[in-house]
Amino acid sequence: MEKENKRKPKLWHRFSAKKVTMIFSFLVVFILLIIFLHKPSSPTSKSPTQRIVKETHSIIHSKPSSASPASLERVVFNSVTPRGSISDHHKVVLVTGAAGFVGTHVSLALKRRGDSVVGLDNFNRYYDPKLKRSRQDLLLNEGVYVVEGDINDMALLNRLFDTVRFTHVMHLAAQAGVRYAMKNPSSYINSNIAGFVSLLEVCKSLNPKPAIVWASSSSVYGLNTKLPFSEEDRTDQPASLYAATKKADEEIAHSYNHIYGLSLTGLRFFTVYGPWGRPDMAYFEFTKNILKGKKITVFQGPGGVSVGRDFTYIDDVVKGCVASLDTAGKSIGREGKRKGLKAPLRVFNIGNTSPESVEKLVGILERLLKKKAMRDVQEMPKNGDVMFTHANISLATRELGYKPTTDLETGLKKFVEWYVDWIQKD
Ligand SMILES: O=C(O)[C@H]1O[C@H](OP(=O)(O)OP(=O)(O)OC[C@H]2O[C@@H](n3ccc(=O)[nH]c3=O)[C@H](O)[C@@H]2O)[C@H](O)[C@@H](O)[C@@H]1O
Repeated sequence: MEKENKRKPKLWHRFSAKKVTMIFSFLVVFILLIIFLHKPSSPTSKSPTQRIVKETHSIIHSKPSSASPASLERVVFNSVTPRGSISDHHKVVLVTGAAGFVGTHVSLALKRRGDSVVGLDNFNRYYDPKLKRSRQDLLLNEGVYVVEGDINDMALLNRLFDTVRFTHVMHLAAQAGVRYAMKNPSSYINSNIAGFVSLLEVCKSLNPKPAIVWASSSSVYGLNTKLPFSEEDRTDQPASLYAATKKADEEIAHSYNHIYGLSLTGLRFFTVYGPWGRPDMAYFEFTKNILKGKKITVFQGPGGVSVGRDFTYIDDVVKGCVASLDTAGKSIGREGKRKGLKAPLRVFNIGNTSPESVEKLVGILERLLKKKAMRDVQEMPKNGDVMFTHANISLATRELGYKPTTDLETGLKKFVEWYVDWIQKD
């Protein structure tokens, strides 16, 4: 008995020692595994995706905020946090005018391909803000948050850039519309000139500085009669204050590139149209009025000459915007300039290079809406309009791979489908 009693603890001891060793070994292996998996790998062993994830997380750095949990910083941080794996070309983009027509489409395209996007928009009342709010909802559903604020609010801009290290700015916030400039000239100076300068002032002080792509306009060609319009053509005869502000922006861009080494790309858009478009534009207003059986005013040149536009479909314009961001290069700053480097300074025509008359536009709408328009044909008032626009897009094709593919009939069909659906829901 005593013998047995003596043996038992020995056996137990042998058994438990074995068990303890096993558990200990298991723990050591487990801990080593965890350490291995969390160990920052050497730059050479890191996969491109791992590296980008890490870099993206380090450029998106939230600052401690004294505000409530639903603070600006928190929503902005959520908006830029990538959902899944991210590519080597991942961009962190601030889109100004994001609740606008082009801004919404560009924000969606960037987000859908995996970039981090934050919007900024002042939701002004130039046209029904309800449409802008609907676009904002659309963006939010896709994970893009639109901050409500003005580009002239430098404190807000600084706060945004303090929260997120944006690699690019897609600057689309502007006072649009050619004819409205006679009614409210100061809004053009405020948004298009002062607003642009405040954005550039903030960008020039950042380190690193983002590359900026911004919306110029075909209207800078003004009274130029050489067709099709090429980037080389003269742009010193603006026909409206709107055009003059866009032309001024091109000169301002030159000076910020020259002094501060900012990468700046201006896009001369040609009468952009499509779903979620601007209600102040002719194709939108015509559709609305034809459906309501109201008169539409169709402008003509002297002697009954047709007015024409190089109407450009939104999806083509978005491709031009995204390609411009992808090829924008880097802002090099004054330091880079001292080293003899050059930051890109570019201007591109983003048109369809297939102009159509306003009369043809009305004809297509009549067919699509299955309703005759009540035309009130009037001589084009001398309030900023030009007779004809036509883009030469060779430069954009060469440098950006830009190739528009949507003709007016196809594009208007898509617009009308969207419009009919949208007014029913409204
Ligand atoms: O491409 C551009 O640079 C510009 O395109 C448009 O300006 P616009 O071409 O004047 O576009 P709409 O206002 O839609 O006018 C299109 C055409 O319809 C004509 N129109 C306009 C309004 C109207 O009641 N009747 C009419 O015949 C205009 O004369 C013009 O030829 C945008 O409104 C500008 O913001 C943009 O910068």
